[in-house]
Amino acid sequence: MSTEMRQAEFHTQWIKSQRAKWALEKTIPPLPIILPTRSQLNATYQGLLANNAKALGGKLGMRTMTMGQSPESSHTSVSKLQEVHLRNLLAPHRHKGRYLLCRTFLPATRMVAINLYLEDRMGDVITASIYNLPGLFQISDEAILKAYIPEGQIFLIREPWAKLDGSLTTRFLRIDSPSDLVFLDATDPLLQNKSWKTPARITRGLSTAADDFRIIGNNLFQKGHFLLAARAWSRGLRNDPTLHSLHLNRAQAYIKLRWFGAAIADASHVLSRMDLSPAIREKATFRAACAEYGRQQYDKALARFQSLEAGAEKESRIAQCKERLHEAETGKVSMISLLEARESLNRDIDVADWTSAAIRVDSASARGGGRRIIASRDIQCGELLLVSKAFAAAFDEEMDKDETLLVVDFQASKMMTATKVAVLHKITTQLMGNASDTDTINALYAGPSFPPPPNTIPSSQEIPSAPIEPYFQRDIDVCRLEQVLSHNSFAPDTDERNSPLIENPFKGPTALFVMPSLFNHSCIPNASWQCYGDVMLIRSVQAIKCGSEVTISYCGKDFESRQKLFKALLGCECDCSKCAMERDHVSATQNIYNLYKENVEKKHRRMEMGKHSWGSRKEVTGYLQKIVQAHLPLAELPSMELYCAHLDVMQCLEREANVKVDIPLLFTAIRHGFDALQAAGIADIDSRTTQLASGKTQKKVARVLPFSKGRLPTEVPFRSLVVIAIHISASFVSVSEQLLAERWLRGAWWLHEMWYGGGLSFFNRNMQKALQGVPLPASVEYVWE
Ligand SMILES: C[S@@+](CC[C@H](N)C(=O)[O-])C[C@H]1O[C@@H](n2cnc3c(N)ncnc32)[C@H](O)[C@@H]1O
Repeated sequence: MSTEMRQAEFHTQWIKSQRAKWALEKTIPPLPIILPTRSQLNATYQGLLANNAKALGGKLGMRTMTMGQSPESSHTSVSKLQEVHLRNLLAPHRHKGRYLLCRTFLPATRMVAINLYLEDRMGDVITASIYNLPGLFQISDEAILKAYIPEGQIFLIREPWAKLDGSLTTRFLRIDSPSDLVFLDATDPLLQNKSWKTPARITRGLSTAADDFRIIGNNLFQKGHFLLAARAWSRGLRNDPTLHSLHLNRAQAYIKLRWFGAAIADASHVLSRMDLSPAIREKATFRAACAEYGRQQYDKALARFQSLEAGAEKESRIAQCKERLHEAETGKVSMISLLEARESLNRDIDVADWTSAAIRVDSASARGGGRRIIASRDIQCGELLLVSKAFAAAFDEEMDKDETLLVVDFQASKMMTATKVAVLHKITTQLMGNASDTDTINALYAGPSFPPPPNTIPSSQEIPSAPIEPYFQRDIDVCRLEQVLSHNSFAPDTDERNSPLIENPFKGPTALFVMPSLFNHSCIPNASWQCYGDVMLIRSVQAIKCGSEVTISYCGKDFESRQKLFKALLGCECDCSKCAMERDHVSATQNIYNLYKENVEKKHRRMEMGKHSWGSRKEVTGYLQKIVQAHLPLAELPSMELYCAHLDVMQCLEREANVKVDIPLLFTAIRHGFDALQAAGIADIDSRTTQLASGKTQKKVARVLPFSKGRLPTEVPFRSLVVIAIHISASFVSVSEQLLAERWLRGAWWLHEMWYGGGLSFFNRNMQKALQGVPLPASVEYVWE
């Protein structure tokens, strides 16, 4: 059992006990709150600091985070709320219609949530845990935490939720939604005539000069703390609204935060002034152009870049805009550029969104949110249907290396990938600066406990009518966001989702896309998706008739991961024909899957011992026989398990044949390649292994694919299908069957072109590893019939 598995086991038990405590808390009647004393909180604070420093050697170590406990958010505006003091709170209870005024009297600390130590106007104290505060995800720098939440910072907490902790002894406030925590300045009108029992003991020592804030902001920006930098510059602007440079600096921070509309508002505000120096005008135009580019308004960005004074950057930016405009118009993306970006570990891919005119959103009477994607004309196999950049995405390498973040899904009682929390955090940050995006995200399906979403998706990244400060303009509903993520997020793995061999189910990227979220699921879909960084491409895998639904697969191909998906996501049985057939043959399906799983474990063990995963000839053929036998009742269905078993035999025999120069054995290997392709669902395979024609006819026959151009199998790892065709071609080269070698090379090309696109150059680049040292027929034209 791996460390992660052991942790998972531990956490399953832990979740159970936590669930029991949450359930118990719900049965406790709300009673007047027992508040801690200042010295108790001081001791808690000191203890936490010491604990952090000692147990973790200065590093953050392991943290556990939960999702799916129905987090709470306030939906009532402050003007409609009335003040409540700590001493009047009940616990456990959410105080609807109330707000609490408080301020910090100790520095904030972080466990998973940010812990605040608060005193209210009566001088009473309590701790509060706040989740999803933008800019503070996995923050370990105390100075930054202090800059974000200085001692003495005044807050208004909307509809405070007093809870009991896990031991049911300590009372604290829990704030799930960051828009429920309102940052107030001492000058805020709400604080007029409001006295505090204890004097404000901390003076922040900050100058009020706008220029000082400029310098503070610059430092924070340089360290990558864009939100804090924007806050510093905002404070400077409050002191001197005429400082254009602060607006432009803030626009740059907003661009980094992907708050493009807000950045344009700042730049436009500057550009609207009559008294601008040419340098400031130039800078403002540049900022506005970059922000237009960020929100994919490439024509507007182009016009702005073109209006700049000549310069090297001007030309390169113009060229970029033109490239994006071409992509946005035609959907023609450079597959090689996408692959190179992926290989360079660039996750933030620069490519224009594009939706083919061949698809459109349609309403559906069933299936969750009630929308679906349909073909608006006949679609051919291998057509690119969609290019879509993620609304938000998080990858493992972005996570803090010094901290193991274990995330448990409270609802499903299982571990989940930590990047899911990171994405939730990114979404809240994005919504903070792009209030209009809330409508976009709210239009995604959020499960049966929320009203059905509208039929259309409102566009995002609107430009505010005036510059905005970096605080929430609209409420965040974290509960809804969690549900949206649960029902719509993808794991943007490099190739298509294929999880049976994934070793660590708690790692892996998470992304939320908008348009791809409208595709419904099928276990035998007619379209497939692939990701390059944070960009998803969707292609058809078969001809689709006008008016038919276009579906993708949400999950891995194996039985178990599909069953998990249905339970967790669809909430019902999948209605595809594959599932129907499997339901009719439950024991055969389970039997095959058990054999497969056992074999995967054996493969892992062999690999750990530095051997070939497939094992000896006896082992592979023995396993194949068992799978063939088990698969008989399901013979009509494509089978990943049967495919993999044939592939293993092929690899094993091919290797042996090449070492021994054993031609008959090589032919047997080739036949297993044919069988593998057939098991995957490729039809009408020409399984001859000797020359078919000679002379003039040869050239013509060699152009004909060695199988029929039907549906591309989505039930197996597709890349390996292409590799099989390449290996069959190479085997025919080694036995001098030129014509067959050409046909199978074309077979590999066709499969690759339909699935990945990008032509021959992309085939060579994308399959580079598989092609290394493999003898393929030369001078073959990249055409097929
Ligand atoms: C990503 S959304 C798909 C689009 C959704 N229909 C909408 O209108 O937003 C996923 C949800 O659609 C529904 N769904 C998708 N495919 C389904 C299927 N094959 N069977 C049943 N429900 C499905 C489930 O409710 C699932 O949680």
